[in-house]
Amino acid sequence: MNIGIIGAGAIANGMLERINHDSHENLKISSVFVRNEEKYRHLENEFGVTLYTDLDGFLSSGIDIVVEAANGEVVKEHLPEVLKHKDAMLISVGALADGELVAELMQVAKNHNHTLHLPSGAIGGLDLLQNAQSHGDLKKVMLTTRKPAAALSYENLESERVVFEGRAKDAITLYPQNMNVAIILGMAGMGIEETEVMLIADPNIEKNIHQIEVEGAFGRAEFKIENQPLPENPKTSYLAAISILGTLERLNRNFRIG
Ligand SMILES: NC(=O)C1=CN([C@@H]2O[C@H](COP(=O)(O)OP(=O)(O)OC[C@H]3O[C@@H](n4cnc5c(N)ncnc54)[C@H](OP(=O)(O)O)[C@@H]3O)[C@@H](O)[C@H]2O)C=CC1
Ligand SMILES: O=C([O-])CC(=O)C(=O)O
Repeated sequence: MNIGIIGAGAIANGMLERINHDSHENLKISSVFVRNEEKYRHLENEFGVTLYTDLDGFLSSGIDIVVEAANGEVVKEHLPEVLKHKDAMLISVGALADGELVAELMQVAKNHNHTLHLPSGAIGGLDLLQNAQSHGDLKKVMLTTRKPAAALSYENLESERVVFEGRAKDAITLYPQNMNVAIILGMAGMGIEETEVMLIADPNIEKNIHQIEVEGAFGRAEFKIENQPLPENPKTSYLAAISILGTLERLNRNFRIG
């Protein structure tokens, strides 16, 4: 499968390493859409990709699917056009806190018979959440995220501090680069208005830790994910990058788990 990526930062680099550098048997990244060609020119030699700054050229470059790994603004600006031409996968799911954008993307995908894939990013357990909500009887979903203080721009904290407590919908507005997980959790479960979030800046940790508590008619569940950050961008967890890889690998299987 030929992949086109939008963005060339920490997640895109993680994918280029694991797919192109390590010569994945079924996947190849052939095209990368950037806004600054000179900054990323080195990727052409390093990973054998072609850079594009015009969306039309990128979309007609022989790719089978587009992976967004840039930011929420890019999702708003480019995904409606992308979905007219290709299936797509996006990791900046925080953009989907905007209900009008979701409605637009769903309509375009339906009209053009394309699929929008949303990997689980830096968390897990979304199969359980969707199953528990299939009959509409989830009662509570709570996310507690703990990140290194510096990753949340609290450089001089001496002890941990709760920097946000409230709804997923508001968490992503205040922390667009750190709370994508809250939005995918909301979408999989009770919705972004009902999903509770606490964000803690902790000067004594190096990992990005997400704890999820779920209660419903099924019983209760708890997950804790202790994520290694990506060196290029410590706000972002390694799992977020490989959640795209895992989702891509599962696309062409004839059986589905979960
Ligand atoms: N769903 C989840 O669980 C998670 C989601 N994320 C989200 O994933 C996204 C990518 O993260 P990460 O790789 O760490 O981010 P980085 O900041 O490392 O990289 C972002 C890249 O996007 C590029 N970019 C920005 N604007 C545009 C544009 N208009 N056109 C083309 N490229 C553009 C940047 O280019 P330039 O150098 O020109 O600025 C840069 O190459 C972020 O939105 C992040 O919040 C992150 C972690 C977990
Ligand atoms: O990578 C992570 O651990 C989570 C993150 O930044 C996000 O959800 O935006």
